[in-house]
Amino acid sequence: MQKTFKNEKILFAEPLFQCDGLAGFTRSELYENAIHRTLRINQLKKEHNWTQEDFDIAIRCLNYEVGFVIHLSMFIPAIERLATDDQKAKWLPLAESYRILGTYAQTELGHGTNLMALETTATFDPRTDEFVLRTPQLSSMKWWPGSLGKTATHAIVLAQLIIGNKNYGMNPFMVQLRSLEDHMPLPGIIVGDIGAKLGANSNDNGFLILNDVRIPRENMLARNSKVTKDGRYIQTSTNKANYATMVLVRLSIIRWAEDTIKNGSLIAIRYSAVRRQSSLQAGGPEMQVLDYQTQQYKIFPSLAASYALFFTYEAMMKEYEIAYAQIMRGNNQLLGQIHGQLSGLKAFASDLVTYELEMCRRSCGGHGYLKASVVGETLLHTLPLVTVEGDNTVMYLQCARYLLKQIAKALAGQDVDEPTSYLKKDILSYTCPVQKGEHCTNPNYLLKIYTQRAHSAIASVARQLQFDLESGKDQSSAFNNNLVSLVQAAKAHCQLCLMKNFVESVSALERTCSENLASVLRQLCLYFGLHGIVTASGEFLESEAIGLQQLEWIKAEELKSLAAIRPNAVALVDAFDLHDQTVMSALGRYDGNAYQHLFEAAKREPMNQTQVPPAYYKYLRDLIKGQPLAKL
Ligand SMILES: CCCCCCCCCCCCCCCCCCC/C=C/C(=O)SCCNC(=O)CCNC(=O)[C@H](O)C(C)(C)COP(=O)(O)OP(=O)(O)OC[C@H]1O[C@@H](n2cnc3c(N)ncnc32)[C@H](O)[C@@H]1OP(=O)(O)O
Ligand SMILES: Cc1cc2nc3c(=O)[nH]c(=O)nc-3n(C[C@H](O)[C@H](O)[C@H](O)COP(=O)(O)OP(=O)(O)OC[C@H]3O[C@@H](n4cnc5c(N)ncnc54)[C@H](O)[C@@H]3O)c2cc1C
Repeated sequence: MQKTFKNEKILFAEPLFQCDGLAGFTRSELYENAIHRTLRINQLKKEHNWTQEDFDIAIRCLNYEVGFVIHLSMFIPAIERLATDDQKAKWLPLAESYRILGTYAQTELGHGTNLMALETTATFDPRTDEFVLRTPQLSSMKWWPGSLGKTATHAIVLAQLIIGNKNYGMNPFMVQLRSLEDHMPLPGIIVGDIGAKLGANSNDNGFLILNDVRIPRENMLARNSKVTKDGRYIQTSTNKANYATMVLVRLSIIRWAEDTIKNGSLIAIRYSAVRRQSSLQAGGPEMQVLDYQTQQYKIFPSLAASYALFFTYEAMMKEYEIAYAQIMRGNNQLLGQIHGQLSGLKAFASDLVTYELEMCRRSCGGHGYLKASVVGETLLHTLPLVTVEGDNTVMYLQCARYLLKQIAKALAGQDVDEPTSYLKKDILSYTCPVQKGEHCTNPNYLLKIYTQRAHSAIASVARQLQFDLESGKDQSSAFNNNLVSLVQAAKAHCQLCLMKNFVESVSALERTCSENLASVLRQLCLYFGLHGIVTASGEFLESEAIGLQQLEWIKAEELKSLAAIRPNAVALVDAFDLHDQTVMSALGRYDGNAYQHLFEAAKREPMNQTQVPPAYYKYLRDLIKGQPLAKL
């Protein structure tokens, strides 16, 4: 599942990467530890001639608990995508050698989603051939960018370009924030950390106020548009190309989601295999909780999601690379498709894993509430994914907007993109594919059900929008009246994509892997499909892709699938090939000694380093001895 990291032994031989001790770290300690780790991984990369992929896998092995995440995942990719060749030649070597440390400063205190309303301005001054950057009011200050608080020496600042009295929209500008001599903020720059978060506290997300900061004209990243010395704005590509960095990170978030749900399902399944509690026969031996049907019902969805997201990431990475190669050659034909697909899938993947991670945590009982179980920490660390790189609702709506355009093309007899080719079918020509119970044991039949449900959801909201418009509603009212259905249609399309990628990937693997493995993967794929229908049965019934009889068969088959997966559940998470130090959980260790590791973790608890707590001498001693307490 995860390309086995041949360098694991090297990485985890160093105490710096042994994660047991992170509990109890202060924010400053977490921050320093994260920086130390990334720079040490960089040294290991040089010492052992690791590839960039090895470097990325090392960071994933550490669950992204490293420094410079935005520098690596946004600042550098943004230069690659938004800068001219000359600008790349200047800035990339500095960024790649960490001579400058960057962030991607787009979101403001007052706006994150609505990029058109960003308030930061970059006003061209032809007298000095400079841009003057300004955050005009409190709500304009940049707020959230990672590494902005204490680390970044430079930021790619997204600002409204003003020439004369005209606003040319959001454009990217390279702005130096701190001195490269003493790291002090430069004149006009007010910068700092925005404070503690629910998780990911090693990251110094920051704020930035720009008070008439002047930068040379050449600091506008000018691949897609530029300003001439005499103040003319020349657009060389669609201004949406300036959004390209976000598309890449949305793809990376799908992989981040895959990595975290693998951790969660591994912990839950391994712990459920060793935890014995109660029994179904009076006086009988206590059962492995993994044998309870309800426990399987709680945690096998995370197992199936791990594989579904793995296959979807692989498929989307190929789709992205094709689109990106064309875009970098100036051909934006696939820009809309890749944006629509990745907006929706980033949202669906992050929604899916945050839900299933909580189910994994709950399945561990009381111990799931301990930091040492790590499932809760993983959830806290994953929660931002439903917001970063675009709030999920907004991302679903972008996907829905793409789907509406595609179905309009289909209905007009025009070509549509491959991911939406199913929309070419006549919506009235669908017949329920599952005519007998045994059809529910074939993922290909289920795929037809998902296809019909997605097509029905998109066609239905398109019709409703058309009806509202023809009834006299203006565009924005018609849209706002149908946002819930638009999100539902986008989710239906995304769930179809996951199922399609799962079915096609298993089908491709069958041609090369053993029948035993093929059978296990087919079973998991089948379960993923069955469970998805059961959990959204209302929508599937509404689409007429299934009736009550089919739903009855599907529910029965889903429960049978649980029992079929049970014998291979532990092997399926072992197949993730995750090092104990990656999983970090006392409940999910490969040796299965959960209780011993829990106790070891408790003994490392800082409070246990002394037998008698300081509070005893301040408060408890007099209390226990019945002596009057001094005034508190
Ligand atoms: C990457 C690997 C590196 C490896 C290095 C080592 C490893 C390092 C660490 C591991 C990597 C981890 C990776 C994950 C890191 C995650 C960190 C995240 C930190 C967070 C960062 C951020 O949050 S950055 C800020 C993100 N902000 C947003 O996403 C804002 C959301 N809002 C918008 O995008 C837009 O406002 C909008 C899309 C909602 C609206 O756009 P607009 O206002 O322009 O109006 P329209 O809706 O009318 O759109 C017009 C038109 O444009 C098209 N369009 C919109 N967006 C895009 C796009 N992104 N791309 C292409 N086209 C786009 C839209 O479809 C419309 O087209 P029409 O043809 O007109 O219909
Ligand atoms: C951990 C973390 C790291 C981040 N790192 C960075 C970074 O490095 N660089 C950066 O620039 N930004 C960063 N961000 C900011 C992030 O990109 C924004 O928070 C995100 O884009 C959401 O925007 P918002 O916060 O303005 O939410 P809002 O858009 O204000 O969302 C509030 C509510 O309004 C709803 N809503 C908003 N618009 C619409 C609409 N059109 N239709 C329907 N509903 C709508 C949303 O669904 C949501 O429920 C980070 C955020 C977090 C949490």
